[in-house]
Formats: sequence, structure tokens, C-alpha cells
Amino acid sequence: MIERPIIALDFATKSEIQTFLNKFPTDESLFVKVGMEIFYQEGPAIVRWLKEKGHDIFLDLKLHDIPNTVQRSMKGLAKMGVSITTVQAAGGFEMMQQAKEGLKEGTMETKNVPQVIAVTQLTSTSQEQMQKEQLVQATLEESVLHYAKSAQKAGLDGVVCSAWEAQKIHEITTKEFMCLSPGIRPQGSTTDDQKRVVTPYKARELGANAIVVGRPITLADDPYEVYQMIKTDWRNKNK
Ligand SMILES: O=c1ccn([C@@H]2O[C@H](COP(=O)(O)O)[C@@H](O)[C@H]2O)c(=O)[nH]1
Repeated sequence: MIERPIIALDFATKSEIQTFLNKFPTDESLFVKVGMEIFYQEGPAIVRWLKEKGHDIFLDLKLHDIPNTVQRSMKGLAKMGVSITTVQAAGGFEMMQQAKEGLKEGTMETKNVPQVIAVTQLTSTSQEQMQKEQLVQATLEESVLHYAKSAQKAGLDGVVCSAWEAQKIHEITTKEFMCLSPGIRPQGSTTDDQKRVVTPYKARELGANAIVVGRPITLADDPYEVYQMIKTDWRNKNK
């Protein structure tokens, strides 16, 4: 269980992140998500900088390519010392296996292998969209469960899914298999482009092992206050 909500640092520049982090106490160790937006601007240096500040890193680059390319990319990525990283489950079973292999090879000396989890169906996808646009005949839940089972068989540590799917995923995998859930919105917040949204409190009840929260915190007038409120709700201590 990851007790701290993971904050999605969806910013375009390091200086924007610095301004944002200045609103938190300097000794507060955060779990942050580095995604494509900032990584494509700043590269691995942003990961090093955040780590030096004492934060844990979820590097969410959602790798999706042929197995050999993903294996070699993961080998390099492993050296960055991140805690969790991602691939797209749609890349296939062999690709997922090779992602894990690459991470193991890249950390041969340190033995500090990052966890790798597979994105199932994005939380911005509805069942209707999935069936129409991906020509998938199954229900959204069936698709997510299928990817979760495949990710587990491939040796991955978990999946990215909506908290709505977490309980069933645990039933077909294990309680420890990580269900990391974005699409988190406090009661009454706007949903933005997210389709499968859950409150922090409900996400915990439904069996999520970790939550990722971006805009409700990053766009707040007082991000630290909202972060604390979400953390309390997530830990189910306010009811
Ligand atoms: O299915 C997915 C996979 C990843 N994400 C990422 O999580 C955050 C959510 O940000 P919000 O502002 O809280 O909506 C964002 O970085 C996405 O890239 C996701 O939302 N859904």
C-alpha cells in the first residue's frame, strides 16, 4: 500500500515544478509522478533533481513498442533509480516480459529493481469509446481484467486501472498485485477528461493500492491543503 497520494507533476518546465513544490513544507517527502510532458522537456535530469530533493518517483512513460526495443529502453531507464514505471498492456505479453527483463538487467549491480506496472484501459476511456474506437467486443471490465491477468503472468508488479476495477483484479491475481489508480477526484470536483472517476476514500474501499492525483492538487489555490485533505480521505481517517 502506498499511503501517500502520488502527485502527477504535469507541468511543462522545471521552474513551474519548483514554484509548485515551494508551496509544500521543505521537509515533506512526496511521491511524485513524472510523466511524458515534463520528461520530454527536461529528460532524466528532472528525475535526478526530484530524487535529490528527497522525493520518490513514479516514472510514467507508458512504453509501447516491440519487445526488443522495450527491453533495451527499460535497461537504461532502470539506472535512474525510480520506484515504479509503466508499459502499455496492449503492447503484448512478450513485451511486458521483456520490460521486466530489461529492468532486472539494468539493475544487476544494485538489485534495486523498479516495479513495473501495465496500463490497462486509460481512465479517460469509457466502455462506449473502447468498443467503438478499439473495436473491442468485450466489456471494459473484461478488457481490464484480461490485461491484468496477462500482466501478472508476464511477471509484472501490477496495473494502472480505475479503482472501480481493483477489487475484481485482486480476486483474479493476488491482494499484493498493485492496482494503481488515477482518475481520482474529491467529492464535487470537475472530472476534466477523466471518465472513470472515484473519490480518494472510495478508491481505498474498492481496493486500490495507490492513487495518482494531478489537477485537483496542481491547479488548487492551496495545493498543500488539498494534498493533506486528499491524503486524509485516502487513508480513510475522516469518516
Ligand atoms: O489510465 C491512466 C493512466 C495514467 N493517468 C495519468 O494520471 C494523471 C492523472 O491526472 P489528473 O489531473 O488527476 O486527471 C495524469 O498524469 C495522467 O497521465 C491517467 O489519468 N489515467
